[in-house]
Amino acid sequence: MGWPIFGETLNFLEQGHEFMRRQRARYGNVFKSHILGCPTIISMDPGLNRYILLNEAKGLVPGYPQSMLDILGKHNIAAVSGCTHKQIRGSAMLLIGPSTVKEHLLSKIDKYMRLFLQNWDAKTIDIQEKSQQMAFFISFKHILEDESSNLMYESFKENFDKLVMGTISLPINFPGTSYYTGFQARKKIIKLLKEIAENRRASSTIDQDDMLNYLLTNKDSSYKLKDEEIYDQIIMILNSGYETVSTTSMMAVIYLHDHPDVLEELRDEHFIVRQNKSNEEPIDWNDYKAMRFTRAVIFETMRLATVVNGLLRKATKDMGLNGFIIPKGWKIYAYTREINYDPYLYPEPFKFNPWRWLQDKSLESHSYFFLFGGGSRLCPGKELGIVTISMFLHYFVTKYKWEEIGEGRIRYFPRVEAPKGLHIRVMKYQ
Ligand code: HEM
Repeated sequence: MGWPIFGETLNFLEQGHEFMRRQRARYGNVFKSHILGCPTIISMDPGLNRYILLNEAKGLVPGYPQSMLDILGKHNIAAVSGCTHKQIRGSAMLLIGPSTVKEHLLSKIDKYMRLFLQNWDAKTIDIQEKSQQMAFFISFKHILEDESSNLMYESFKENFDKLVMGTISLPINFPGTSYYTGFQARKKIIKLLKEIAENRRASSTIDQDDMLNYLLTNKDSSYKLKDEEIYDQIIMILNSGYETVSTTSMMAVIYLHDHPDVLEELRDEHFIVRQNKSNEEPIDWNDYKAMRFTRAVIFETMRLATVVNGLLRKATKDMGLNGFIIPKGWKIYAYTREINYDPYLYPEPFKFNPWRWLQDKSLESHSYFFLFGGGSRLCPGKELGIVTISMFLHYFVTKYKWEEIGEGRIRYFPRVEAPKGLHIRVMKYQ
């Protein structure tokens, strides 16, 4: 369990996956540690991880850090369980689920993705920064489509960046700490949302077709939310699709650059989709469904880069797992990363090979497919995320070619990022 208070946190953060592998070699697939301030059971056992994700009802609720829960709000989906979770998740499914993506969101993503990717020709950009801006811009347009004056947008973005930093900080509420700054940013975002909601109600401009209005009017919804639940739901939408979508987009650009054969096949797929369309014509649902290779590229990127390392749970009572008793209150880290490199599931696991997803259709549905979690917490934004990244790739590869400038090093733990950014030179694709 390491040192008093600090436990093994330093080894965990510094050595990352190596720390996990070393502990597994010593103690087996399931072992205990003390990380990030909590006694924690770490499971690298795929069967047990599946059991953990599928059995929230037995007392295995989400166990995300206190700073994250405080800053994302007490009505945030990760902070609630049981009936309240069903209510918040039901509302989320109506906002971001596959049928809403098909009926409403795809056309907006198309419109704003084109706008976002305009005028990149002959520029050197940091693709990490750009993909983060892209993920935020698209979510923002879903939530507040017509409110997006530059000032309003900048203010949201600035506060949202601080909020995100706060969610991954130690919960020390003192001016100057990331937690304090993140919490203040949350307050500012709520204040802005309140003002907009009040203005819309007062001027009865409640007919705008965006998520805030949908929530304010409870249109056709059996999941009616109170105002403070609405604000937390909006913060959830901004936050949940941010890092996952932006990191996958950035990593896809890197892998495509390093694998010209994959890029060529991807481009072919997108030019076929555009074949009978004018430049202005948007992508529709059938076009998206035809992007089978693109979907494979996205899954292969998520697998190889392991955008999500694992999922945190907490035992709400003493419980038996694999012959051990897990004391009430302990965290459980279902470390799902290793399954991505299992040679039985993915032959030559360290090779970037999107074709594997087309050759073996069952890869998307096997029992240990955890890229989007599992059980009652399976990602409700899965299709939205894939559509967003597909549209980004569509306009990026059909409009541009690019080359990397310098060596942007990627760090894979505790999150996938390029600490100094990742610079590319973008040119028009003729
Ligand atoms: C494409 C990239 C994405 C990946 C890899 C991803 C991955 C995941 C994973 C692994 C979980 C499970 C968390 C857990 O069990 O503790 C999850 C949950 C969730 N995701 Fe995603 N996600 C993605 C995109 C999105 C988007 C775009 C949204 C919405 C805007 C979203 C909204 C959510 C929500 C609300 C939950 C919590 C569900 C619940 O607790 O019931 N995700 N996601």
